[in-house]
Amino acid sequence: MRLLAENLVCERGGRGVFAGVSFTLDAGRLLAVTGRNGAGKSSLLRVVAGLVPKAGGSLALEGADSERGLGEHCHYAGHADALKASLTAGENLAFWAAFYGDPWLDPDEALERLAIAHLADLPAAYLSAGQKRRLTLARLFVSRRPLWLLDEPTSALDTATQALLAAHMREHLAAGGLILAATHADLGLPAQRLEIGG
Ligand SMILES: Nc1ncnc2c1ncn2[C@@H]1O[C@H](COP(=O)(O)OP(=O)(O)OP(=O)(O)O)[C@@H](O)[C@H]1O
Repeated sequence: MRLLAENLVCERGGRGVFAGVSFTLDAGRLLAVTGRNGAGKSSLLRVVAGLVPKAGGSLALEGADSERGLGEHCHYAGHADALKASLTAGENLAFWAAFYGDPWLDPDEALERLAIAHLADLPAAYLSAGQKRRLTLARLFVSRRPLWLLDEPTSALDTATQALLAAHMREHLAAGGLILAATHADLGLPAQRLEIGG
């Protein structure tokens, strides 16, 4: 599988964010998107996920199921933790498992991957910032999707959990997955780099 982006253009609110962004991401590789605040890193991930329409250029996931759109091959973990505050951690994951389809691990096992199985019955509203981030990342494991789009995935994570995430990312890549990550930090594994906004 290979993600090809050619001359992507992004506009938001009628203003140009970036233009002429091209890259190739092969299976088993991590592409770290860097750039100053406001350069358009999050916007790029949202364009790939199909959450923001591209204003120009092309995007293709070669080798993917052609019956499905690009967004259906992605896990998108954005800046904001997409959690329902009144649902427990386990219920949040059960929601996402039903939403995504293609079930993989059950919610308890997914929580275990981020070392928060003990929080399964706690409403998301009661979780700390880092625990919420871990719960957001646990979503990656309730459904198998080849392309992970991670926006500042290590934000709010303690050092041990950053290492845990790096191990999971390494495993995903070794299994032929692809990762596009917007980050200001070193993710702890080899990466291609794409700087936006020079
Ligand atoms: N919904 C929106 N409507 C209009 N403009 C937006 C919207 N969201 C983002 N922008 C603008 O798009 C530009 C790129 O924002 P984006 O969040 O992609 O940058 P970023 O590189 O991820 O920044 P940071 O490092 O601060 O997270 C910014 O100028 C921002 O103000």
